[in-house]
Amino acid sequence: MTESELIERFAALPVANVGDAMDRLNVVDSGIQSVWPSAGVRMAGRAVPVTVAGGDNLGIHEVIPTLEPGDVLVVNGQGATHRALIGELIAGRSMARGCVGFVLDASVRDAVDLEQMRFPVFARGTTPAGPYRNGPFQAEVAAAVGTVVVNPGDLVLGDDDGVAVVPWSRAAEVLLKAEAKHAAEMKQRAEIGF
Ligand SMILES: O=C([O-])CC(=O)C(=O)O
Ligand SMILES: [Mg+2]
Repeated sequence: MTESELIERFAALPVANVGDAMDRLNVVDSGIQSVWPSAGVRMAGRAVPVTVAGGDNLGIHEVIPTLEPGDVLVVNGQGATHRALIGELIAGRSMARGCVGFVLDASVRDAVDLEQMRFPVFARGTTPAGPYRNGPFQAEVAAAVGTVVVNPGDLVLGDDDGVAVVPWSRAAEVLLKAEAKHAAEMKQRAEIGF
């Protein structure tokens, strides 16, 4: 199985079933949700973690030029929601590099633009208050979001329920378990009659 086949198969599954396949662990805190108010978000890609000071996005600006197609930017913003770390401009720059979404333990802004761009962003909140850009930050090492440790290259999945993280070394095993769980649930649905 190629990496893109594996990611495509994960993207076809509810994130709930992927969480189930990891003993219901490695699911990000429910306070981090899609910032689009309407349904239909789906994100699957490889993590680029960065840890920043609360309310400060210098690290994000430094990491964006290194993003590659299929990457998901994962930001430990210390859970601080008083300032937005990204908005439509940073999202647009990242999209242009092939980045497929953001997960932030922090706030964001320009939510309607993000929805119109159909760019998946999962965050703890929204605020019009912009960020500072002083640092410090830490990149190229693991970062924690919503109590889950995310290593560079881990698989990050998001849908309307929220976000789960699959350690890359376990991806093939978790995929098979999650597909089996999904198939079992589809069978149960048919038995129930919907
Ligand atoms: O001003 C910023 O740094 C964040 C922002 O709104 C954007 O990226 O659009
Ligand atoms: Mg903006």
